[in-house]
Amino acid sequence: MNILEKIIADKYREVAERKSLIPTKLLEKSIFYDGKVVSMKKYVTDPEKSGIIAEFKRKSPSKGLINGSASVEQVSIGYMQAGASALSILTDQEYFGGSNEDLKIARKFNFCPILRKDFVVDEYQIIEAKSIGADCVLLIAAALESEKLKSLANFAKSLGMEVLLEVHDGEELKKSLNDGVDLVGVNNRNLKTFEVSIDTSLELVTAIPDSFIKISESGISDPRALMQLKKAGFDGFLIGENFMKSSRPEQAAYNFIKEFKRLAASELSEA
Ligand SMILES: O=C(O)c1ccccc1NCC(=O)[C@H](O)[C@H](O)COP(=O)(O)O
Repeated sequence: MNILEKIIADKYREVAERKSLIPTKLLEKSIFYDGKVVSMKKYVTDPEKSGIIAEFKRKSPSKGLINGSASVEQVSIGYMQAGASALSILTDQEYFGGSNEDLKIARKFNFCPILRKDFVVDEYQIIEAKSIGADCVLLIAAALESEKLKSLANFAKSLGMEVLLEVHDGEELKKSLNDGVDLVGVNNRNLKTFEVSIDTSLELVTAIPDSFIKISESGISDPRALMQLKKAGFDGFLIGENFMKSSRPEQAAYNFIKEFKRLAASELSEA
């Protein structure tokens, strides 16, 4: 069993348990449930913004502990002040050290799109995502049959939420694209082997139809790589570890975005 298969098997168990503890009727009573959804599509493509979706991630299966002391309130506010377009908050506890509480805190302190970063296998998790204040959910092609992925995407749409489809290769892209998807993320990390290369994004970008917002995910640690991805056609960039490994993730995001803006301005003046 590879790590993704293990996470998914555990997730089915976790969701069954949560369902028995907290019925959807209760989730629907949350103060966040009827809140207005903030569009990830709109914020990521706003030319005034960086396109960066900054992630709050305490640990990961590939890296172990990344940051055990960061405050979600301080980091999420700092990310947005640094010029991020949106937030990604990991809510998986077991493998990433996140929680629904983390997302609720980020929601309380920020008006921006928030991606619930988790392993969605059931409609229940989409209702739950809405009840904690998320605007967008992730659907991973490698973890879901295409019919199921389509039905989950349509369910998210029916709640007014946006959907980020994550793929790692052309085959996953072909089998999983559907009308319920808003944004397509190419994960530079192979979730089965943990190998990371931005070439994955560069090779796949032209296969994504232009009607979808294009996001490059994982392993982005250099503003020059971001420039390269932007030139290749990506609108958004999901960055976690490179910020979170710092003792001041928000400061790391600030420095990164400042350098990215400097590079972009100098390219413009040379053109
Ligand atoms: O990050 C992992 O080790 C991982 C392992 C198994 C499934 C998913 C995993 N990561 C989730 C992500 O996709 C990343 O958190 C996200 O794209 C940001 O990546 P990075 O900038 O490299 O932290």
